[in-house]
Amino acid sequence: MNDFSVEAKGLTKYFGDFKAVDDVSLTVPTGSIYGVLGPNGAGKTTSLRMTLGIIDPDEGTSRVFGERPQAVRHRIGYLPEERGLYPGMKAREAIAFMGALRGLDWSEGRRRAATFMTELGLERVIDEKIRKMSKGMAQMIQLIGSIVHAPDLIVLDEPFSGLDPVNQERLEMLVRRERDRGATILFSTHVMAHAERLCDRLAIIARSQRRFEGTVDDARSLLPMQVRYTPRADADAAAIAALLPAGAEPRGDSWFFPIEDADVEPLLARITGSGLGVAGLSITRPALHDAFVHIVRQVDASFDADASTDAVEEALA
Ligand SMILES: Nc1ncnc2c1ncn2[C@@H]1O[C@H](COP(=O)(O)OP(=O)(O)OP(=O)(O)O)[C@@H](O)[C@H]1O
Repeated sequence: MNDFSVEAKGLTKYFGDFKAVDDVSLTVPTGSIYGVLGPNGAGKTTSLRMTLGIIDPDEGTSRVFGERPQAVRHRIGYLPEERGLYPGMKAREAIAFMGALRGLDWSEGRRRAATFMTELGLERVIDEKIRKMSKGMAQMIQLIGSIVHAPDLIVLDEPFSGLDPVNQERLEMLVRRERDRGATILFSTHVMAHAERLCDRLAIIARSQRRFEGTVDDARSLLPMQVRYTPRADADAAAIAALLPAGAEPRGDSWFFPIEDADVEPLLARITGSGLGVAGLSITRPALHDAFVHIVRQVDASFDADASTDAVEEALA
């Protein structure tokens, strides 16, 4: 068995003169949930489409299960960014139809559709026509349709967008369930909370390039932990400031500052020995959201710096 279901290397795509994707590689371990994160327009959809062989890269290659993606289409389930089902079809038929397009027997598709929908608590709309459904509900039906043939690789482009919190939770459950069945899941999102809960690994794409690859914890470790320390109410402010690192900010009755991992224990010892007391203390890793914003801002800043250098050079020319 191949350890990696997806091995896309050096994917590059131009639209006219614009390099929408620049040397992006995605290596997705078999049986994992893998997130492709990035701001709007970063190049996520284009990268996924090249990975699946839907559009050709200008440079780079993609292998799915060690083969050209077109050769293993029947083993892939794909929810594209553009949504759409036949409005006249009932939910159960729409799901069976999508399964049939991937070679699943129609009656088996109808049976699985009912099972999926019942398990997800959607049984009341099994025989409802798509045109009568809300957009979010139709999206859930399309999602089920894209995995009803039990694919080995599931690729979902922004699957959470447009879903209410209940359906978002259903989708998270579905993704975990499919992974537990043995499928590999690759999805794009800019909603960090889902990625944080679901992903075994993730890539962050910003301004056309991959800027990070690793686990959620790897990403969170890019930033120092954050301390919130509340001394005893009668503690002397000057003594507190002398105890804490420069840059510690007082807000209300607490002090806030970042701390490197190696400095945590010395800080605890200093606080204990200070006699300033502890009315509250928390030391927490920043969330994935913070790491994402940090990475994207750094990339944006380097672009802005380049742009201003260009402007100066142009002005001097
Ligand atoms: N067919 C196309 N022709 C021209 N430009 C395109 C085309 N498809 C995408 N682009 C541009 O390429 C860039 C990357 O688009 P892409 O859809 O891959 O980004 P994304 O990260 O998926 O964004 P979003 O989160 O907004 O869906 C964008 O600037 C987009 O406008």
